[in-house]
Amino acid sequence: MLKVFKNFTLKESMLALLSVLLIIFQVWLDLKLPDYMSEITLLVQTQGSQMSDIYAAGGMMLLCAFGSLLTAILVAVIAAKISTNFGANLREKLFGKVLDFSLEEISTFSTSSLITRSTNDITQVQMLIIMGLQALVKAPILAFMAVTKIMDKSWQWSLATGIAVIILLVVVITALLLALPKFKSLQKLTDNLTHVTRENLTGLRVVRAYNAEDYQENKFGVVNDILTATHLFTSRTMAFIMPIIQLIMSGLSLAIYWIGAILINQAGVLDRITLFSDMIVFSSYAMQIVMAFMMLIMIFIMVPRAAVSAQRIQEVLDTEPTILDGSLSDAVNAEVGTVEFKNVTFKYPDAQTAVLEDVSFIAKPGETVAFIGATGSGKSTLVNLIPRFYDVTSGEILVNGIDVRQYSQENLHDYIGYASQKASLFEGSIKSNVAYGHNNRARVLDSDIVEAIEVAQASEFVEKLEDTYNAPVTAGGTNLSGGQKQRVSIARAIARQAEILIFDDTFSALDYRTDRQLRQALREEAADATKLIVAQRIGTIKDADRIIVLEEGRIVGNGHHEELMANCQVYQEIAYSQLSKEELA
Ligand SMILES: Nc1ncnc2c1ncn2[C@@H]1O[C@H](COP(=O)(O)OP(=O)(O)OP(=O)(O)O)[C@@H](O)[C@H]1O
Repeated sequence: MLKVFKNFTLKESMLALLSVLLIIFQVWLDLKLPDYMSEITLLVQTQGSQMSDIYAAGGMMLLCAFGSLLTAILVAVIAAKISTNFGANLREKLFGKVLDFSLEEISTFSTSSLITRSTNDITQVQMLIIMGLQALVKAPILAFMAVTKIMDKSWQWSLATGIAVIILLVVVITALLLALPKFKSLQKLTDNLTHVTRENLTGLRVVRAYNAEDYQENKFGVVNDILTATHLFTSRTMAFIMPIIQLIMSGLSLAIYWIGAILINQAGVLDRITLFSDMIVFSSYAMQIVMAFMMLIMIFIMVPRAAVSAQRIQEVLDTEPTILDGSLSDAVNAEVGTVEFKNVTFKYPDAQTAVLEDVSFIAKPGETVAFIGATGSGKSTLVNLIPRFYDVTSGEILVNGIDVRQYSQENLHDYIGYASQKASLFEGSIKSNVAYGHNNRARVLDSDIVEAIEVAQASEFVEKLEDTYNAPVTAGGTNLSGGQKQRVSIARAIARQAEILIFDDTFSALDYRTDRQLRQALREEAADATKLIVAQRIGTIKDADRIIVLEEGRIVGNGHHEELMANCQVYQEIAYSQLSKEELA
């Protein structure tokens, strides 16, 4: 857990030190109170005492109490500042780290867990800092200073206090041992809750359409019940502790007064006043000691959960991305835009078998290379290896004649315009989505945006929107239709003016006419780019310079439409299943 606190900045560490000093001062002030109380008790019982002396001692008591209050407020403010800043920094670090992760790390942690780790887990650590700075530091100082104050008083009182503390410890340790495993499991259970909630919200339409509300509710109910039961168990255990602590405190007061009464009875007349004032002072100190232990207990309740949270945060921070940057930037060893696969075999990290096997081909600048094959044959996987969403298991992929692993990722991505199978849009406007990101070589101008939208056959619908190019887009593009989203995502790839354009099954969401027009526009406007197109429809790729047919991760056909119709059985089957012989002729 302590490792996560290494993320404290120097300023936060200095503030923490300041709050420790303030706490020592506050404890000193708190422990001065019983001294003045004892003085007043003595003054009251001593004949001939001056009223002004009592006022003076009372005034000092007030000052101490006021000083303690001010210091406590100051410490609370500092603790809040430290914990808030620390939380903000940690969230930023975590966010930055997750951005560097490849898809492998993200699936190892799971998206839901990464969300909980960046939110709830950080809150747990923040709470520990707030409470810890106030109570964790204060309690031992308070206990130590109070114990030194009462050491030279009667051993009977000390014994009573010692026994009370021992009973307190036994009760608390037993309760903690019972509740600890539950406290530790709370974060994992919160992960599960986020996971089910997220799944439900993202799939809401399907849930509704299939009348699966009850099923989802049950699924949610199960994880929610487990979390509730765990919370209840820990809260009940703690609820049981509090009255016991109260009982111990009251019992200790009673014991101190009882012992005091016996001692006073046995003492001579002169000693009685001293004993009486000692008793008052001792009971105050004893209460402070018990209070200190109570504070520690509160912290001990929070520590296990926060420790698990800190460990979960640190786990993310310690994870090194598997996809690392190469040292080359802007290096070129062949015609810019050339993409070459050399005996590429790829296996997903958690899978047993390879999804792509011994794949080799070359795509030259200006060429359109299409990939077709049955569902699950590995088309998306293949194109996703080019921007290094994953690294090949064996073989190599060359971009501009250089292994993609040698480039810095930023530099590699500068060459690529990518439209994913499932269009991902971001909150903003049509314009901000098309001009999204940057590649160091082309600044996307307004005219480029308009042109890219036109090539993507999106002008018609965009110009009909109230704010046209500035029309708002909600997170995930939920205010656009599937086809509209896909066209905006195609426009985004085109606006990048990259040398390599990758369309991962992006044309399937378009109607046949738009599909044809788009391909025509792309041929004209992006004539020099290498176009890699994953497609389901023969119509989409019929005109491609080269079509690569995949079956179970292997290339079973490589050529243009006519060649494949003549010699590739898999291609023929796909073609005949989609088009009539006349259309194919
Ligand atoms: N993240 C992943 N982890 C493990 N296996 C995966 C992952 N993504 C895809 N696969 C597997 O890899 C194989 C190829 O998937 P891929 O998405 O590349 O196929 P595809 O040809 O694009 O299919 P489709 O036409 O349906 O999009 C499938 O068997 C799939 O189950």
